[in-house]
Amino acid sequence: MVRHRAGAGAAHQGRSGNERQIPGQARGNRAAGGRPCRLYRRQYRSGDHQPHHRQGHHDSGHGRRRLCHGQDERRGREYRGRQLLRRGRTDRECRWQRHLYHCRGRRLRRSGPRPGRGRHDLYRGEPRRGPRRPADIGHAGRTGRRRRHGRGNPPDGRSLLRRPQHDHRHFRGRDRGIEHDDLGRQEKGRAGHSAARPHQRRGRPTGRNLRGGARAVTIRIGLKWLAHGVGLPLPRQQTAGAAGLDLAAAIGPDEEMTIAPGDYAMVPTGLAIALPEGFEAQIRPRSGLAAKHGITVLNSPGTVDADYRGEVKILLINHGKLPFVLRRGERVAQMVVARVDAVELVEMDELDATERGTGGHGSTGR
Ligand SMILES: O=c1ccn([C@H]2C[C@H](O)[C@@H](COP(=O)(O)OP(=O)(O)OP(=O)(O)O)O2)c(=O)[nH]1
Repeated sequence: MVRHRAGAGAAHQGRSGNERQIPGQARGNRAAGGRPCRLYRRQYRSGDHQPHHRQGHHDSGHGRRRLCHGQDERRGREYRGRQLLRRGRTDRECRWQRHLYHCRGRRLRRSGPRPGRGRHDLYRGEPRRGPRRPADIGHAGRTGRRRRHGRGNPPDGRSLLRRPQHDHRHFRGRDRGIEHDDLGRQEKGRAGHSAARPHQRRGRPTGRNLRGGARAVTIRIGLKWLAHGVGLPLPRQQTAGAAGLDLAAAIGPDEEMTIAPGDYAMVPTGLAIALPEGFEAQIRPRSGLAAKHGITVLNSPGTVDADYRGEVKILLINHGKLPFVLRRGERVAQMVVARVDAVELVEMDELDATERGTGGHGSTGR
């Protein structure tokens, strides 16, 4: 069993024993209300805890302070997120703080510091001022990475920095007048993020976030299946960013439709739609069919008017060299819904002059 002797620790640090709070049996018992803390017993009495100089974390030469978790002063400054806990503390002090944390931490965290216990700045109830740091937000930044990998955390793996009274989310916007989003980030002063864009502030995929699959506006279109279309899949955009809804052939289940080379045919879709006023639906070819089989939409783009309530049909033509055989459910074209503005033609004697003028049909070259 390995135990630290109080006298040796004090000598290494060059301090008097009175100035330091040394974790010992008496201390632990008092802090835990008469019983030694379970964690304290497990870690420091069972023998599985080795002093750091025996773990090879750092040089424990004479006259040097033994710093907890192998941190030296320089690294302690670098990892400011753990500064309160580790920087400049010996392993004894750190052990004592961990002991306090585990034995009484919850009570102190709820009730604030005890009178006269100001030395343990870990337990002060004041929220920290100033901007949030990556360590407070989550697994981000250097400190966050270190926490994920478990380096420097207490032996039970918990991070001592995740304590309510130091968590800014509990105080955000109340006493500092700073707005935070759902992730606790400040709204002001973030490069490339304007506080005036609510869809970004809420972090939800809406209008401009195509990766989230949402569009700026969703147009609701009534759809009615005709008898021969029942059972076909609902036309849909195949990917989040796709423009067109694929339309399938509503041929009978046991039927085939063959379009000979150079021939064209009207392909039923088995559905009728009711577009809202101010919109049209364009029937466009699928580029895959065009590239592989020479199949395209003869009247591309076909126009479905907003007031049309008949079956949507697709006029396919076979520009390929082979007959094209169609079966039920095969996707043969795509429908793109587009806005149509009202147009009013104004007759006039002279049109305004432009650089192009009347030139057209190849006037600029081949
Ligand atoms: O590829 C198409 C093109 C049109 N239509 C339907 C919807 C459209 O509203 C209607 C009329 O189309 P369009 O106005 O292009 O044809 P038109 O030759 O001008 O016919 P109409 O005299 O009926 O307007 O036919 C289709 O189902 N598929």
